[in-house]
Amino acid sequence: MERPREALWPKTGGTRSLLRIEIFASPFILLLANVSGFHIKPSLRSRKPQPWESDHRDIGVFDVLVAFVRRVALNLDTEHQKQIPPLPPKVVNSPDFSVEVVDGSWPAHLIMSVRRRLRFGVVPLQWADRHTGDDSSNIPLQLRRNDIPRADLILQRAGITYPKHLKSPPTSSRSPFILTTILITQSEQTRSKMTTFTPSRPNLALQTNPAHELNLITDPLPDLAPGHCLVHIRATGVCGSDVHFWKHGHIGPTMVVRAPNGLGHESAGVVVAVGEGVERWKVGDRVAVEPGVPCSKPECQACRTGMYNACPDVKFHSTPPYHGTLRRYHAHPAAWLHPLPDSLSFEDGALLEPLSVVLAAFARLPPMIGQPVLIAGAGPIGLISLLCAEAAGAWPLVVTDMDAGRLEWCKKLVSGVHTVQVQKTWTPEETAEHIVSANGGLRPVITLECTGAEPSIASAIYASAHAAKIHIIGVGPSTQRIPFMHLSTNEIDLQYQYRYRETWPRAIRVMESGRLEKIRNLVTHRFGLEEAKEAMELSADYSRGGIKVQIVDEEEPGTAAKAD
Ligand SMILES: NC(=O)c1ccc[n+]([C@@H]2O[C@H](COP(=O)([O-])OP(=O)(O)OC[C@H]3O[C@@H](n4cnc5c(N)ncnc54)[C@H](O)[C@@H]3O)[C@@H](O)[C@H]2O)c1
Ligand SMILES: OC[C@H](O)C(O)[C@@H](O)CO
Repeated sequence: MERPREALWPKTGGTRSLLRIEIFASPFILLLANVSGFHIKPSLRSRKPQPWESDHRDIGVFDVLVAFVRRVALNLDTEHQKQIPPLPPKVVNSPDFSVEVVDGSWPAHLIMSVRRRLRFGVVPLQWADRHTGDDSSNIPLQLRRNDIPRADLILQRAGITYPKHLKSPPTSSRSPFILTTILITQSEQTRSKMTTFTPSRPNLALQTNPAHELNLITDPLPDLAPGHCLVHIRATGVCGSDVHFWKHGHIGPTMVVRAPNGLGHESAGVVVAVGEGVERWKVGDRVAVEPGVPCSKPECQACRTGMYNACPDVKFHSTPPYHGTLRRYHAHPAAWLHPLPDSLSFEDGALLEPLSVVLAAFARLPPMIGQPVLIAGAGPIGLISLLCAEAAGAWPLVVTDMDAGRLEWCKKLVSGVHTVQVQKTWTPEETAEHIVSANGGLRPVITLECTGAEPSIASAIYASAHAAKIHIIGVGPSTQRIPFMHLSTNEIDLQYQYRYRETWPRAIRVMESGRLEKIRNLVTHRFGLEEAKEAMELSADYSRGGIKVQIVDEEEPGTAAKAD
């Protein structure tokens, strides 16, 4: 009986090199033949070669295997190879790095995988991407051809000039398996070694849960991934959002406590161990923690355009499902730590977070010097806004709150500030009248709205001057009513804020300069880590006079932390 047979044509190249194969139709061989670049056509042994097939030759299983090894595994396809400039085996060889182009594919890939498994310092790019930032330069990478745009970015950060011809490499149309492996290896001398840390005390952490409980738990010491630092958290401020997650179980419709979740994101501390590849920090360094860790992938539009606070994959510590920093030991990517100068205490370092919130608002507001400014809400964010507005030359200043004690704080911080104690019975229009009259008849040109409460936003709108700006930092109910036609006919701009970006360096400079000296007064209460629950309870009850409540922890015995 006649067996089915196949004829193979090369997928590309001239038809004159037509090949015909007389083999049994083994699916495996057909697959190999296909990925090796042959067209497969049914053929019968009895079929006579056509005149145009005169240069045909029969090939067998061995030919397919050879073609497969040459074209797919070794990437030695001659037609294709002609288009690729020869890749030098070593393209960069600095004292710190060598960038090696390991041509070929499967064998090289295999070797790399083995090396990676054996922990010879090769990590997959996908991993490296998530941990990029300042320390990406320290991570040896294995890159595939498709990864080259990303590799370029990482190499730029590493200060390595990337060879031009690799920037737009010819893509393989033939096989998904063809890889160009580029190995970036940090030299042995400079590759930082992971350090270890043996804690002397339990890793206490404060959590809330869907039942609105507070639990001080003991967590295992976190694993220290490459590119991360283990930080002994020395000070953490309680934020309104911590209280909110505890009491209400959510902020808006998306940030919901569905499982036990660690609280706290206003933190500073000292590095007690560094993960592999961390060059920037050493044990004993004092650091402020930026709690939002964006994905940093070049394909992430928010990260690529510098608006990393909008990264959809941001891991914001303390926003579920990511645990917070209100704990003793916290592992954090090195790139998202900031140096805490000697002139700033750990408490100052923890204040950098709420200060960042306010600086992010100011970055989007016009100059304030000589402008009438309204600050709605005299919690920590409102009071820091007040200090910043004073520093920016805004005048006159009026602050609203419902709590008399909090308004007293405004007067203690800034002499001559006007305050309005809002009554629950007032309509927004009535509150607006009180704001304007407290300000000597001047309508605010800029408002920093720090309550998120609907009546407060509405009263700021009614109080505002024509073409004023109202910047809403406060968060509140998911939907709110606004006096739309009043906004429209008065050309008032409403704008909103989602956390911050690029604010820590500025916040550190401002704090160091002493221009916001009075911000330190806002820390009204301090608790030990063991008393973290009490700290939360006090924060939740305004009548107890707390403004910024911080949880502090003693120096780790035996660490090289500098004196606070
Ligand atoms: N957008 C962001 O990225 C961001 C970041 C941090 C904080 N926040 C939010 O900013 C707001 C302020 O933070 P905080 O830590 O100062 O909070 P807070 O709760 O300590 O202070 C809010 C103040 O607003 C006052 N208030 C409430 N309703 C009022 C009303 N109708 N009129 C006048 N005053 C009123 C309260 O008495 C309180 O003193 C909160 O909503 C917080 O969640 C937002
Ligand atoms: O300061 C940062 C804020 O508290 C957070 O955005 C919080 O409101 C939700 O994650």
